[in-house]
Amino acid sequence: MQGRNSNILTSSDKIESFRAKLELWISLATNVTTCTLALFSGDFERNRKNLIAIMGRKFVVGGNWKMNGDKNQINEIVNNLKKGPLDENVEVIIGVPAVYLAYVKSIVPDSIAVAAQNCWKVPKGAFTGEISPAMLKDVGINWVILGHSERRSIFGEKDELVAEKVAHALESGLKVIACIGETLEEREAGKTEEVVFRQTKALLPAIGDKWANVVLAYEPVWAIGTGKTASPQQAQEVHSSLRNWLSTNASPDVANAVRIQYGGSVTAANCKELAACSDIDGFLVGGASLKPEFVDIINATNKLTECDGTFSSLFRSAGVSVNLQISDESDKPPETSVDTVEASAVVVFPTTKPTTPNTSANTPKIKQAFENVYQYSKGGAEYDRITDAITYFIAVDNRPFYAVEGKRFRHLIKELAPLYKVPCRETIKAKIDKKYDTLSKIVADKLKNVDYFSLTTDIWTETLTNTGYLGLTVHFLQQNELQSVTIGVFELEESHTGEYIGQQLTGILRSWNIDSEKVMAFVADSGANMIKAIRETFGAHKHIPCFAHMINRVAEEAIRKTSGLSDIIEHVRNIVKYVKKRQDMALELKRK
Ligand SMILES: O=C[C@H](O)COP(=O)(O)O
Repeated sequence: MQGRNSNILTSSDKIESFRAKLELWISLATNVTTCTLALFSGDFERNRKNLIAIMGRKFVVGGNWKMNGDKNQINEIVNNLKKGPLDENVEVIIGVPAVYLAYVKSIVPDSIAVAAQNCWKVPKGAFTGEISPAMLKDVGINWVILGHSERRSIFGEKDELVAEKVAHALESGLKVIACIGETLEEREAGKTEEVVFRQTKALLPAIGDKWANVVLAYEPVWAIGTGKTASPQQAQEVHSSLRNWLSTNASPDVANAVRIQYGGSVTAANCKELAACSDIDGFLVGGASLKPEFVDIINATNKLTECDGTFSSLFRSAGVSVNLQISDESDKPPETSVDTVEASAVVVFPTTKPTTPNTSANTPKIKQAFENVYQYSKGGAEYDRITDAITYFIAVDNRPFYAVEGKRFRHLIKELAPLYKVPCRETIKAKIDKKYDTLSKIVADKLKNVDYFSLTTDIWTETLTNTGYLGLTVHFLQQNELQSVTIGVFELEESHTGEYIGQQLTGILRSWNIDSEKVMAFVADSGANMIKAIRETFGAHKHIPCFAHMINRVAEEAIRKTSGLSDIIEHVRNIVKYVKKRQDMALELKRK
């Protein structure tokens, strides 16, 4: 426990996150329609993406036409999209030059959303050349792309202006694709995360609780229009650390639910590999969105199908049993079920037999099947994603580490992800420690800029082992909002004297670089040791007696001073105990 917080979220964090989660799920549920049906259709990769969609992240592909196109070209692009066919599990949004918005809206099918590429930060007024969210809504446009790197670099839009635009667009009922991304210079200087986090941080107050209406687009500037795509690893790395950052700075639910697109030279040739990354939830496509290949990019998550010899049932990680079918036999559904395979073996297809024939059009290539295995092996994107989710479950739900070694837990995971091997408790423990280190650095960074704190502390004894613990929570204002962070839950190794408690409290504050001078008030119980600790270490006037504790004391004192009352209470207790033990009496009482 020393130096590790079992749960850094406070109860107000949890209430807020629950509320946000409800809103997100309600809105996301409306995005998820047919993918439930497709879940068991037999295509592993597609199932995975569909599962993510059901869990709340529907794949979303945007086309940003930029300042391109005339009516002829627009008609061609739209006809091509109409022809498709487009994967109906993917949300499609096309970003159109302002002057053509109404025209495009009038010719595209309703299943394709239309976005503006910019809008101003107020509803109307003397802003020559600008358009407002209200105007966009008026002509039936529900989306806008904001903060694109071309707006930032060519038109000098800074983080603050982008945030103001995002805030006003969301307030006006528009949905926003908010773009972020680093320049080549910034990447080479090792500042990718710093830049991406800074740009996203500026958006947090602007977005507030409207995350359900926001898609983030990570677009490394060096990859835009240059033909240099970020490799799937490079993109996944940024997406995943952005999600971690959001987990701490927005909320874990926002981090899990928000869709993060990748943008930068996406083409039909590279989209599938990018789409296979677990934290890439779609694309924002520039040049290629003007071409017929845009259809293939939209379908990136379900075109794993062309086949020259179909991979049928199973192979094992040690390469023991590989069963290949030639495509002319491929209309037979796979025979194998999880039951036929040993615990360590891997199964490529779900146990449910596909309801449609297993034709060459819906079975993955051999290469793809091997890629699936790599994805689920240590170091693979799927391995990392599932291990992170297990770590999150153990840490936040306060589950014991040995839970990951439980038979039924392993069975559950095997049913959900047959290719994944659950790590041992030591691995999960090490991951939680690592997570703690990362999170505590972020929290320490946040605390550095706070001028005044109030603190709450308490000591309690865990009765099973008779061990005493000291908890310390800091409270502070940030942008006029009250924030609370539990910065320590420490085991007390000596007798709880005022001096010892004082040393522990200053020690914890020191480890977080919090200057005692910044502590304005200290809420704690009125035990003599606690009062001594606070008064002597922080100053006599800083101790504020805990109100709940005071009420408790008042009640205790009143009972003590009222003659005969404690005897009556003791009698009542005994009667209750007696009745509880006698089942017939307890039942009789319940009946009355
Ligand atoms: O908004 C789209 C991006 O700027 C990507 O453009 P690109 O696909 O032409 O590189």
